[in-house]
Amino acid sequence: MTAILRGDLVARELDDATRIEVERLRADGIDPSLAVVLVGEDPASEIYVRRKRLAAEAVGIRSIEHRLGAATSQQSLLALIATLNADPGIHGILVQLPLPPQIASDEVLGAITPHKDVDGFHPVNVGRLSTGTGGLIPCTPLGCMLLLDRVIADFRGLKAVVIGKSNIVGKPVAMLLLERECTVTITHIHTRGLPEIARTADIIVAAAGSPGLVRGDWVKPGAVLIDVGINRIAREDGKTVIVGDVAANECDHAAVLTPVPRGVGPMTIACLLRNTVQAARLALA
Ligand SMILES: Nc1nc2c(c(=O)[nH]1)N[C@@H](CN(C=O)c1ccc(C(=O)N[C@@H](CCC(=O)O)C(=O)O)cc1)CN2
Repeated sequence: MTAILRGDLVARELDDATRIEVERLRADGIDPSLAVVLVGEDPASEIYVRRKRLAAEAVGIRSIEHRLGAATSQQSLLALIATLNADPGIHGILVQLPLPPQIASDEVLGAITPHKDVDGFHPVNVGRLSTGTGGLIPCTPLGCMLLLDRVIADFRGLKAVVIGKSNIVGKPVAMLLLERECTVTITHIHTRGLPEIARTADIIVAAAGSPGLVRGDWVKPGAVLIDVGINRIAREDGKTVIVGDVAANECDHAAVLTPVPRGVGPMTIACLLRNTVQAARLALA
C-alpha cells in the first residue's frame, strides 16, 4: 500500500509556524512585506499570484502586487526592481515566471538584491546552495525536502534520481539531496536508459513537466516518489484536469507518493512565506 503524502496538509502546518514567526517579527518592529511582480496575463500565473497574495495575508504578511502589461520593456521591469530593492519596507521580492519573451529572465532575477530574493533564484543564492553556505532556497525544492523529511529520517547513502534539470526545481533539489548525502543522479527526458536509472532509486523527484512519464515499471518497490509535475491535460469529455509526471495508478508498490494536485504545489507557496519571514529577519540583523 502506498502512503499518500499530502502537501496541502503539511503546508498548513508550515503556515501555522510562519504565522507565529510573523507575530514575533511584529513584536520586534518589523512588518514582513512581500512584493509580487506579475508581467502579462498568463492565466496560470494569475492564479498562482492570487494564491500567493491570499496565503501571505492569511499568515499576516503584507503583500503588494505590481502588475505590468505584457509589452513591458526589460528596462521598466528593472527600474521597478531597483525601486523595490531600495525600499526598506519591502523584505521579499518575487517576479512570477514565466516572463514575456522580450525580457531576459536571468537578467531580471539577477537584479534582485540577494537578501530579498525569496525565490532563491539569484546567482548568489544559487552559489550558496551549491556550496552549502546558507542563503534563500528556491521554494519548490525546499517544499520537496520538507515533504521528504516527513518520511525519511536518514538520507545518507540513499539513491536519489531527479528527473528534470530546470533551474527552478531539478538542479536545486539535486543540490539539497546531495547536501543530505544522498547519491544523486540528475536526469532529463533525453537521458538514455532513463527507466533503468529510475529503477535504482530510493527517491525519485519527477520534475520533467511530462504527464505520466514515470511508469510503474520505472519504480523500485518501496521507493519514495515526489511528483513535481503540474500538467494541464484535456480529458476525453473535454474537461481539463491537472496530472503529475508520475503514472500514480501504476505505482501501488511505491512506499510513498505525493499527489497532484495537493502535493508539492501548495508547499511551494508555504515555502515562499517561510522565505519571506527569513528575509525579513535578515533585515533585523
Ligand atoms: N517566481 C516563480 N515563478 C514560478 C514558480 C516559483 O516558484 N517562483 N513556480 C511555478 C508556479 N508556482 C508558483 O509560482 C506554483 C505552481 C503550482 C502551485 C499549486 O499549488 N498547484 C496546485 C494545482 C494547480 C492548480 O490548481 O492550478 C497543486 O499542486 O495542488 C503553486 C504554485 C512556476 N512559476
